[in-house]
Amino acid sequence: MADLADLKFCQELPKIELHAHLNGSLSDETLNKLLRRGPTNNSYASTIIGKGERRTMQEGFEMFRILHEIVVSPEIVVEVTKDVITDFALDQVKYLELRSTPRNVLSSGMTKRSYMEAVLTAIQRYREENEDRCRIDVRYLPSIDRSKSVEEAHETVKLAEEFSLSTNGNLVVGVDFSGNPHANDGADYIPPMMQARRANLHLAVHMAEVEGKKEETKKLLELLPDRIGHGTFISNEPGVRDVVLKKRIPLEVCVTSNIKTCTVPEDHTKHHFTWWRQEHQHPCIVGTDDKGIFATSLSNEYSIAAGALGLSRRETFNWSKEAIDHVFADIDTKSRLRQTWDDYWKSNLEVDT
Ligand SMILES: CNc1ncnc2c1ncn2[C@@H]1O[C@H](COP(=O)(O)O)[C@@H](O)[C@H]1O
Ligand SMILES: [Zn+2]
Repeated sequence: MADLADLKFCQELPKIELHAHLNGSLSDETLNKLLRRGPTNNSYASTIIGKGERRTMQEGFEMFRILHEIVVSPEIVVEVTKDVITDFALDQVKYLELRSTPRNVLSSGMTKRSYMEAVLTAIQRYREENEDRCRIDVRYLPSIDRSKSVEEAHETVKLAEEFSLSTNGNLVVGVDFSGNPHANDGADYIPPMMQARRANLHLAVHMAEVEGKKEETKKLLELLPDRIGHGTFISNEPGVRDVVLKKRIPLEVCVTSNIKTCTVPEDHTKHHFTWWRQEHQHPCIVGTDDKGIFATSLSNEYSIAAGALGLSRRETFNWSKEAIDHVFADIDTKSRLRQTWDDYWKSNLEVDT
């Protein structure tokens, strides 16, 4: 049918990206540029999972370790952040929430604070340099890495709070909870996340990304996060899924990421989001997770997700617009975004329908 949302349509569609980890999002070009400057690290070739390839979750996390050996100074953080924002803007992303774990790197003297400053500098610089073209609104969600200590999580939240205040709540709008889902007990990180809540920061929480985390998921849900990352194994657990359904907590859906880390079947129509959306009209937001590592783009993820549901162009447009309801930015930003979608509709789609 001519009306189906194919890849070309999804590439032109205005989109919202709410689930992107900075270091997992580096393009091939950005990585090559960085590697040409220093001694070649051969293991870099293993930081991309190509089409049709899959890895275990542990192998996937080894790739982040390699990337973290390349992104080691505030200058590099500024550069890669600007590159990643540019990539998303060129893919017609109009609003981006970028998440990233602030890190201390002894060799360069980078601290969690200077890391976060670097991300914010990049966002501001991108904005200044691209005032009239490629309009994209960017926000930063500092990440808590569950493979690190709870004490580090507290430090990250404290800094998030401080930067949220110093940027008038306009740039740091929430906190992300992520990291290797097999590491530690996620429930131990509830106190720092509660602290973030008290500081008026939103919460996006990875949970149930791997099987066998029912108890942990139950506890994390008591936080009533604003959005759930993946939630892959929630639909199989009645006690847990009912909370999510009842509270209508949106799920961030990253199909290629899940397939390539072997947590869902390769058949897109069997991905858990089809159950949430088709059976329960539950809010699901399409995201990339790590577009560099998983060799994908937000357009590609939309065409996969729309294809799995057999959505028309109009339905896909409505789905991408729906994501505006779940951004962590203020109502003025939401209104502006809705206007962008309405303008796009008038000039590109109205005549088709
Ligand atoms: C595949 N699914 C996933 N599940 C959980 N956490 C993930 C992830 N993908 C990425 N991260 C988290 O993001 C970090 C890389 O970006 P930043 O250095 O923070 O910018 C990883 O080290 C991990 O903590
Ligand atoms: Zn993620």
